[in-house]
Amino acid sequence: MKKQENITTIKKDSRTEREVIIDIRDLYKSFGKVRVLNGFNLRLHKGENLVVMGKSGSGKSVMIKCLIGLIKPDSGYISVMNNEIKTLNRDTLDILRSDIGFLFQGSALYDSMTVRENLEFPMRRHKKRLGLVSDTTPMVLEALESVGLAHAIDLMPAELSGGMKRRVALARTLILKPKIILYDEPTSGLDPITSKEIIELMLSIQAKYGTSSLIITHDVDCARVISDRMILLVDGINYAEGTYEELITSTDPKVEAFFKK
Ligand SMILES: Nc1ncnc2c1ncn2[C@@H]1O[C@H](COP(=O)(O)OP(=O)(O)OP(=O)(O)O)[C@@H](O)[C@H]1O
Repeated sequence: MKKQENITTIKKDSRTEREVIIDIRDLYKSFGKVRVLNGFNLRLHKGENLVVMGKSGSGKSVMIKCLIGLIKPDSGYISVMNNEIKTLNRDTLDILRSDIGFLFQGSALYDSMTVRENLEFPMRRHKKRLGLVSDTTPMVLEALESVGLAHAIDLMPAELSGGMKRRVALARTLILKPKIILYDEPTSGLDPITSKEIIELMLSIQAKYGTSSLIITHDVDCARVISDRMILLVDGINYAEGTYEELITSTDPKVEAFFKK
């Protein structure tokens, strides 16, 4: 079978001349009387690690769900690789989603499947994109090697530590060679050393695959190491934007509040 044509096209940011991968403009979303997003804007450029921080309940997950078409915003413009989300039918949205890797807090492995079977799972779901794959082993091994776990291919999830499980989940997102990776709290629940390993892995994956990443985190150390740029989501808007250094030296009380230990 011929590999499915890529539906993506890229446009340039007129201000910076950098390729825009995700473009969110004037996003509004309320639930009943609660206004969560109140004109939120975000641009993710090619190859960039963009961190979004916001306190609990500020709307980070709602923003991501709008981005991938799981929640309908009240208004606003969202495009991913120049495809406006609200104009896509289900099939096209599905193809686009296969270009996006997800590492979410709840992205658990299937306990009854081996590591290999866990990695093969998305390959079955996205057969059209991959074309005919007669032997999955090289792809599974390549993804596992990228996270340093080729030796764990035949283990069951119960035999893995928390950090190893997170790495296998990351390998599972890599198997489809995504152009974008969305990370939701990639280091939550991990000890500082394992968190550091995951952050280093995220950096090495970006270098190897050239992915663009949107990272939601409360972990200031993670933000410091991983971010090229940061957005602070406060009161439903992109309240502050800049590099880690720019934000950490800000004297704005709402910005300072994020960095207080
Ligand atoms: N489906 C829904 N129906 C009603 N309210 C919702 C729904 N989804 C989210 N909300 C509300 O929207 C607000 C933002 O929630 P969201 O999950 O985006 O926060 P968050 O910034 O991701 O928080 P956390 O850091 O704790 O994960 C919350 O007040 C939440 O209760």
